[in-house]
Amino acid sequence: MIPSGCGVFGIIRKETAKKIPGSTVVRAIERVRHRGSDKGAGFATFNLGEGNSYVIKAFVEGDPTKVVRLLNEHGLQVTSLNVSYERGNFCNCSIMTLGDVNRVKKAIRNINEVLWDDNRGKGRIYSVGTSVSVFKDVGYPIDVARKYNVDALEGDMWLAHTRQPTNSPGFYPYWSHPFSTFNIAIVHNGDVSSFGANVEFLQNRGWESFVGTDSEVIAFLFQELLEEGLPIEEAVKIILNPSRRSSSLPKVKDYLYRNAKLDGPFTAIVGYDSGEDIYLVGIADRSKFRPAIIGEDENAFYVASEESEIREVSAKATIWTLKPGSYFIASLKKGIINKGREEEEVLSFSAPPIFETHDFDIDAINMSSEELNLRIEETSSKGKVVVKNVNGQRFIGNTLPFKGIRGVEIHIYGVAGNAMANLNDGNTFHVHGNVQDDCCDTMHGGKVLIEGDARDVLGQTLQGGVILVKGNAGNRVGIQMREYQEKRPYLIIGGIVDDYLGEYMAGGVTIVLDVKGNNARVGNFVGTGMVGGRIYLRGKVSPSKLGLQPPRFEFLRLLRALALDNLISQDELEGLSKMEYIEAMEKMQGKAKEYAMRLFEEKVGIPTYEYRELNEEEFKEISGVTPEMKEYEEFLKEKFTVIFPKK
Ligand SMILES: NC(=O)CC[C@H](N)C(=O)O
Repeated sequence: MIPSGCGVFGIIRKETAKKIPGSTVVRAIERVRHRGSDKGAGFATFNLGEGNSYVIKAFVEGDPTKVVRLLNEHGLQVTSLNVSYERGNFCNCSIMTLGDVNRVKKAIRNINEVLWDDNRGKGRIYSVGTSVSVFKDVGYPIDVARKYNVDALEGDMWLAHTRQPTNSPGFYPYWSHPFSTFNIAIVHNGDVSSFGANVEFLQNRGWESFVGTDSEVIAFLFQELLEEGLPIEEAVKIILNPSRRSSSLPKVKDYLYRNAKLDGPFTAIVGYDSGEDIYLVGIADRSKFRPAIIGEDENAFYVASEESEIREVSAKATIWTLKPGSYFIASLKKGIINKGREEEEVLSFSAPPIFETHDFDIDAINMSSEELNLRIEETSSKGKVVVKNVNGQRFIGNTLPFKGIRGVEIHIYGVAGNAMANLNDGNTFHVHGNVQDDCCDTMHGGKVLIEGDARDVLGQTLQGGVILVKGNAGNRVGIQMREYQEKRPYLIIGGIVDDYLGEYMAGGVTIVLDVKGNNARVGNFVGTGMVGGRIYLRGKVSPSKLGLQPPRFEFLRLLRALALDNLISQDELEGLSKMEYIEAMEKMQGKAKEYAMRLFEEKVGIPTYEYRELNEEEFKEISGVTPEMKEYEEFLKEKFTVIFPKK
């Protein structure tokens, strides 16, 4: 239930800005301490064009001079060795070497193999570089930062990580993030389900040793593709493995690099120093199973797991999110290279939240989630509770239903953290800012009014009450909504939404108005598997977005096969090929339809739709949901794409 997982953070300065102090990065990642554990954390800093000797850092069990010997054997000159003993004979070494780039790269790979296989104790070189430096250990970010005095360091770019291990244990530091090879470092939240295929790809290219944390392969994959001479953006497109619907890769490349693609849930941040420039890359898996927030202010670009990390260090940053299967790239010299969304969409995100207010009951600055919830409970007898400076605190108001507390108005100024107003029953939440993931889940009644944006999985299994988001909402919004007898929930979005809106919906009403656009902008797979309820999208929305439709090329392939088998005529083939999938399916008959149904529709319900104005009853119902709907009345008079399950 706890939407946890690792916490990631990345920041790159703008060329005109000063270097970024480590203290900023430590504050940001500590904001999402709850996403990690004491099982590992780390930082990577990049400083373009710094130093002409390599600093090699290694964890070594046993005699540390064996690393020096191995380096010498590879023709690399060692100028200094620094050893700090950690526990028993496990040590952390820092070694200065001189040598040619290619020789260093090759040497590290070979040495890691030997160190990892040494039956006298394992060892791992975890950081190499002139400009990249990794600091990692077992512990929370703050512990690692203290140990290496990260606060006092500076960088052009930083990555940070707090780890909740899912893959390798967490009691040795070589399992912690960031993972780095030479001039690349990565941090990752998620699981690499494609690990086996990825390892095979790497083994074919001479990579033999892996520490066992799945995330490590992401660093190696990037290095391998970049070494082949692919431009960074090209490498990203391969590794990202977007769905075939949206992939822009040529077929040959797609096949050639099939084992270099990542699968599974992931948000990863990659730092790369090309020698001429440094790059910050954020990638999100095609189903967007992990959060990914992008930020920009006058000094820097940010990638983070939660908005709270960015707000901790930049209250006024412009913030947007990655779409499923998209990526963000910025570099020190070029600035933004890809925003991960079209400019118009980026612009549709809400302005920074309001954190301050004069009349307040609770100042939540630096308050834990537990304390904030206790204070809200205590203050609730006033009937109205105003909280300011909220930044990422979780589970806000979730204890109220258990205590039987109803009819309270809770005002939140700032960024409400994950899982606000879950199970709400009869209270009103008014957020003067944004809410993060998993808010209003299993709400039974009451009202939640959000002035800004909501992120992913808003209103899951919503079964009563009203949610009104004036800004945008994210991915998998309003999934599994339901209604029972006279209890009908309403979810109204003033802005845009991403994929899987209303997936497995069983009741209730969802409306997307996109007041800044011409037609409601929604992602793919709207109403997939829907069995009840209604979704209203303002304007004419392409029916290709409804349900889990087969990609176009697959449908056309089926039509051609049906024609070959004489189940449809040549004329029908031509006609049907020009239609949207939903229309074509409606037109088809007999055996042809039967085949198509079996192939594409029997497992996942694809809903149907009408394009029309609201009828009188609907208008009355929807405009009367809450007094705030007054603001939208003009929009409600327009035409809508109304989506409902097939009878
Ligand atoms: N919680 C996570 O995101 C885990 C990341 C990665 N699979 C690890 O074990 O380190």
